Amino acid sequence: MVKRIGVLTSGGDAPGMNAAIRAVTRVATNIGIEVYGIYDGYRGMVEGKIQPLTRRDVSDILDRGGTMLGSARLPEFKSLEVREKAVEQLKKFGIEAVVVIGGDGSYRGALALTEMGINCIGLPGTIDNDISSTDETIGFNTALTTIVDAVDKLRDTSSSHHRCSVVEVMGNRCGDLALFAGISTGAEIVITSETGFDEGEVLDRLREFDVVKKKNHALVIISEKITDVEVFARKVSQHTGFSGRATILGHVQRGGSPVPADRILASRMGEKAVDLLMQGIGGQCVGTQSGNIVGVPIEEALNMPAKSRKELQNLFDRLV
Ligand SMILES: Nc1ncnc2c1ncn2[C@@H]1O[C@H](COP(=O)(O)OP(=O)(O)OP(=O)(O)O)[C@@H](O)[C@H]1O
Ligand SMILES: O=P(O)(O)OC[C@H]1O[C@](O)(CO)[C@@H](O)[C@@H]1O
Ligand SMILES: [Mg+2]
Repeated sequence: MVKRIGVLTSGGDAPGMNAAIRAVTRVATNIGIEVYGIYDGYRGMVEGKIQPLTRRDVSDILDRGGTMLGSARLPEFKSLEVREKAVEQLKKFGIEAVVVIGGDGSYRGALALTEMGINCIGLPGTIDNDISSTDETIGFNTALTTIVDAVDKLRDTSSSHHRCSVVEVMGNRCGDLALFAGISTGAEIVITSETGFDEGEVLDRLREFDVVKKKNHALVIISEKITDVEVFARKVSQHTGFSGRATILGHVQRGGSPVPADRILASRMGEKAVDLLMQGIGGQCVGTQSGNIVGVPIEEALNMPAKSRKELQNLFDRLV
């Protein structure tokens, strides 16, 4: 049986990563497995930034945002030569298996390492909710809460000034943060890569909200990487009765204390990762499906089509 495992966080940090590190460390050490923390993601693995983690080391982190292990993006990890250096380091430290907490990119690294003989289990730590093999990713609910809090405040000032707030949210290419926030805040318009963006049509709809529906304000929530929201807000001012203002929420969406749902999700997933490794399983990622914790082959997870959001999009449209 495996005697020593590593744990790392990789890609963009996400609230709840610390809760996952704690769960992996506590569940493993409680059954006599040694746990080593690998600092700064795959970069730290290659550089040997590795230290033992005791149960005391993970005290008082459950409620903290960010990741105590640090995170990084190391594009060079795609190269076999670089990964070979990482495997050498793991062997030097006697680490036989690793829990990788990160997004889809981190999963690819975990799969590549498993193929090189180091069993890895992926945990979905990303605010983007862009991993199809799980209903929710660790950090998504906290980021959503942060967005809703900010948009509720923007609504107050927008109503007072007959303004249209154009709010850009993260999500990489996934529209979940925008759509879920749109439903939660009663936004007028949500724009994601799934809905597409027809600027003329959005301006027409805003005019209708102003002239026909006599709305005091309008909220437009738009996913990042779709358009320049500053430019678009100026067009709102020029072509509609609303005065347009852009707000890019940016990295505040990644910070903050994880909401209880993320702490629970991370704890359940951390436990499952240790259980899978103890069974000698690697190359899988942990997810929730209809509320149940499951292990799914990483390759399968990465090839699953994106979740359809048609039903939620229709709901949003019917609520406006
Ligand atoms: N094809 C790959 N092979 C090996 N390693 C990879 C591969 N793709 C990504 N990685 C590693 O995973 C790291 C994190 O990937 P990426 O930057 O895509 O973030 P992520 O894990 O998807 O998280 P997030 O999207 O939430 O920021 C990369 O910097 C790289 O070190
Ligand atoms: O922090 P960085 O490297 O600017 O990355 C930003 C990206 O990371 C995420 O926050 C998480 O994947 C995305 O939503 C965003 O596109
Ligand atoms: Mg990603």
